[in-house]
Amino acid sequence: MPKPVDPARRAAVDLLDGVLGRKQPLTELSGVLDPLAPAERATAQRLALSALRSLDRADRVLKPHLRKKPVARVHNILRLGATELCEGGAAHGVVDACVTLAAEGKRTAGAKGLVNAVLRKVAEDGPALWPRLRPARLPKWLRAPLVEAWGPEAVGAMEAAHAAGAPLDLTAKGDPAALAEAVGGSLLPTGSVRIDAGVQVTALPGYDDGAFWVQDAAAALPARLLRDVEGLRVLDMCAAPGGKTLQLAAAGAQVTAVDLSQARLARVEQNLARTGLRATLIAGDALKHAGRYDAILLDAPCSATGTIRRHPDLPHVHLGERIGELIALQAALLDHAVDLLAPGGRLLFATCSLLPDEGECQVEEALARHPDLRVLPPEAPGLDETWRTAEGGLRLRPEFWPERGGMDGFYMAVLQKAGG
Ligand SMILES: C[S@@+](CC[C@H](N)C(=O)[O-])C[C@H]1O[C@@H](n2cnc3c(N)ncnc32)[C@H](O)[C@@H]1O
Repeated sequence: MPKPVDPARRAAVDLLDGVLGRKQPLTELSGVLDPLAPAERATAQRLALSALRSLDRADRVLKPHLRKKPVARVHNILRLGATELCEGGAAHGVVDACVTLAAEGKRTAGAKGLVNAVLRKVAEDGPALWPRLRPARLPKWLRAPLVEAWGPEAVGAMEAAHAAGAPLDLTAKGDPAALAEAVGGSLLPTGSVRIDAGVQVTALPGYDDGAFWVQDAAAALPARLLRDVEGLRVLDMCAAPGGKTLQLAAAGAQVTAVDLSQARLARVEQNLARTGLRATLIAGDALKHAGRYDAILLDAPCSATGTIRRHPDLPHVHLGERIGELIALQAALLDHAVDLLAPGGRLLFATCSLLPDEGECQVEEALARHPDLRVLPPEAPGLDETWRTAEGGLRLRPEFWPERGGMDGFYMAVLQKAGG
């Protein structure tokens, strides 16, 4: 009788095939996980994410044992196995599971002997070599502009932060110190609560009552920088999945949340229902939205290069060709936001990008196009002076706060329209 295949490992290799072979982002591959039980799903995700984060290192550990490049699926089985072995997986179990997985496929069955032999060798020499290998380099389309903007040393530190992954941050609906105590997390200087990434969020105390939501510490800052929004009409222009909508609603604003994607907006609705917060939701193009608002939060669609710690698939699927389009959309959304803003109103522009073209340059250019706009200095608890930029915004990068476990890359600036 053939041994049963571990469904989590099979799904993890399916995910690698999708990302590395078909260049599909993991968000488009959720169908692979749907048939799995929750625990298997979590394992498949964890295995695929660590293999993607360590792809370069796995390839370097495998190389001496491969005479030629194997077919793509065999290569991905080997990468998955090598990563597991080098990160402390039990040799016998990992090798066995990978051989069984190879044996089930028509195109991979012939390579089961190879998988067995190579992974046995990796089990012997890989774990000692692993910590000495440098973290995966970003692809050229991204590395070159980042080196130009931040220098080679900073980019090396970003790559180390990407390889390390990310902890889990929560935003409290109420008192963050009380939340930190309830979930056994640590309170960060900016008010987010940090816990271990391995924790099952839905099992945390307060989840069902909507006492918090998951949001990176950097992503939680834009809504805080809008300062006191109680009673104000606030537009969240690109709102889904809704972390910032929830913050604005929790701060007492009358929020209108717009997003182009009906499906993503459904997640805002679920999040509002769980937390008992209210906002008016509108599915549609923010460029066509009309109205007058006291404050606007524009968290614009972008390359998302600040989130590679959490989305290690991104450098493999994104080839940089859409960035010009995104930059034009960000500028159009910024211009429209200025039109919708009441005199004296505040506009928060943010992107989770590491590229100045999607951050600092957007604000510099918006100030040149709109003489009635000025930059307000960002103010919120816990801001570090070194995060401030020349044009008056905040630049956050994944290698910041290394002793605390880093943060997502982000850019944000507060603009104010004249008058009022
Ligand atoms: C960076 S995400 C927003 C994240 C969100 N602010 C949060 O904190 O959860 C960008 C969003 O912009 C939306 N989007 C893209 N183009 C848009 C447009 N023209 N009008 C409205 N929303 C748009 C996307 O569907 C996506 O949900």
